[in-house]
Amino acid sequence: MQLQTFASRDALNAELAESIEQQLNQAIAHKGQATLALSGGSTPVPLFNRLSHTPLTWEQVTITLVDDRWINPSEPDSNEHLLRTQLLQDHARQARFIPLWQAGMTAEEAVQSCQARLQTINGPFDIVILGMGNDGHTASLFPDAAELTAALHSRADCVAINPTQAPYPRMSLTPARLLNSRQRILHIVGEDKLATLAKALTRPPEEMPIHLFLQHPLTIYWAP
Ligand SMILES: O=C(O)[C@H](O)[C@@H](O)[C@H](O)[C@H](O)COP(=O)(O)O
Repeated sequence: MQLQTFASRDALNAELAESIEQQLNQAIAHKGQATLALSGGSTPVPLFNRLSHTPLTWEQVTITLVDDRWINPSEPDSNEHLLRTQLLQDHARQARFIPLWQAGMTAEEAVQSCQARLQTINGPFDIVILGMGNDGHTASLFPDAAELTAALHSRADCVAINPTQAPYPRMSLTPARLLNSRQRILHIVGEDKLATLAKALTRPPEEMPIHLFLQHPLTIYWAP
């Protein structure tokens, strides 16, 4: 685990956007394509804006989400909506996007087709960017969800999750799929998240799911 701290969120986002650009370019040079799995929430919005303006052969980049709220992507709370409006614009509109959400089905009913879509991504993700809530959740692996224990041990790519303390049913990538990646980044801001991180080091994944990712190589980007 490597903690990189920045004096400001702007400095963090500039550095992280540059690092992502470099790694996507390296992956494209090496294998002709690159894959990126992104979180929703509020933290990554300025990063998405920066990336959208980054010149890159985006048509060779496949993007998906580490989780989504099970609501129509026309809704502002949808992570797909966030990605479409904040990232998949300008240069980055050329990227191939694989959504988790599917119309006309519950998250439980959509697990198989979501799994099939995710299986079209061959091999490990080049980059996974995780967020974290102050309850220790990451992606939609919520400590209070009845499905958490099964999700932590699942070999599938995605699972339906019903948090009791957070809104909306969710579709989340599993730890197995998220750990099948070349680089994992935890992007967090604010003193409270740093305190949550310190606490998570001492708690099992069933209590604070982010703990699982702290046991594997992870680069943490933090700014006040
Ligand atoms: O759908 C979501 O809510 C996310 O993917 C989730 O895992 C998020 O990363 C954290 O909740 C942090 O959210 P903030 O960045 O808003 O603090």
